Amino acid sequence: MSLARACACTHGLTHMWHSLVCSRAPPARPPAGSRSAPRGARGQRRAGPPFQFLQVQKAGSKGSVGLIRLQRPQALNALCEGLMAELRRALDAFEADAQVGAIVITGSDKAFAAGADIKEMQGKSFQQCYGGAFLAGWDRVATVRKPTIAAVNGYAVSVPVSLRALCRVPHARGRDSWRSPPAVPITPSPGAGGTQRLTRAVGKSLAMEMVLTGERISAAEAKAAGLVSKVFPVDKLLDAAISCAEKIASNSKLVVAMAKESVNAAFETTLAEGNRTEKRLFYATFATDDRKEGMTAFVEKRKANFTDS
Ligand SMILES: CC/C=C/CC(=O)SCCNC(=O)CCNC(=O)[C@H](O)C(C)(C)COP(=O)(O)OP(=O)(O)OC[C@H]1O[C@@H](n2cnc3c(N)ncnc32)[C@H](O)[C@@H]1OP(=O)(O)O
Repeated sequence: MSLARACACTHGLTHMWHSLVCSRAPPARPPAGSRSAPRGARGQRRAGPPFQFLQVQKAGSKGSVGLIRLQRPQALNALCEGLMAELRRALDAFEADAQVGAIVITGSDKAFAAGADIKEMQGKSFQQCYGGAFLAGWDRVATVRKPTIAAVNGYAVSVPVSLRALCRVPHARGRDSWRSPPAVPITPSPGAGGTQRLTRAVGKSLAMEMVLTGERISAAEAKAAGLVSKVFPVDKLLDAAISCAEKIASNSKLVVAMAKESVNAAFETTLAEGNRTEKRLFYATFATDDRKEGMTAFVEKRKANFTDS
């Protein structure tokens, strides 16, 4: 089966990215901490105990990119509670790290993620879902203030499609790995924002078809529908996502966060409310040193030196 690889990033992504397409089998990726770890990697970053389901490290020539790789190969990165808890912990750590200006989330060569963990959900009762606040905290990706890029390699089923929609700038690779929440075959209704975020991202017609049939779409279709911003050849995907993240990280982190918030307002509020949010944030940039530095640097025809203040 051909695989699609995509990457999503945010200058805004609930959201994250841009995309290219490839159709050949992906090369194996080196294990965490190996010498041939992703370009510019600066070693594992751990806040608390070691990660079981993730590789977490800094990447980019200046270590300004937080790189999170989902790593649960035996279940094609299905999103079990343990993985999601680790993802929140990794995101919290990068959010608090002043060196990190953008975050890339990627998967393995075969799968970005195969959706929520069906085996974990299979025996759950209503009481356990409601009483145990199942899915609480799953929207952490959407609430991260730093731009997030989803480098989607391999299968992206259900929740990961929503996850991508959360990471505004998707980059994709491959031919046919995007699949909507399989509402009909497996669950009565996608439950982690799949019907909402997907619909806002690609429109009602395609979202309805994807949700009701559970059929996959290709990376090229995902790009045409606006689900990803770029599609890359297999061997270029991660470097492209990291480069995009580095570029974002080289800007004022303060102003980038405001820009992301402003774009997200277009996704989550009315036009009038979004315009008000944009205006307030635009005015607020005039209180920052980085706004002054950026405009002064332009007038003086030199490179801006942002201080994130
Ligand atoms: C939280 C609220 C939202 C809910 C909506 C959802 O997200 S429901 C889950 C949606 N996901 C799916 O429907 C995908 C299910 N998986 C597949 O259809 C296939 O695995 C695949 C992605 C098409 C890949 O097929 P392939 O033949 O290549 O691999 P296998 O099927 O053999 O899978 C390998 C092992 O991975 C396990 N696995 C795959 N997906 C999940 C999953 N979502 N949850 C739990 N486990 C999963 C699979 O069971 C295999 O493990 P074994 O131990 O070998 O059985």
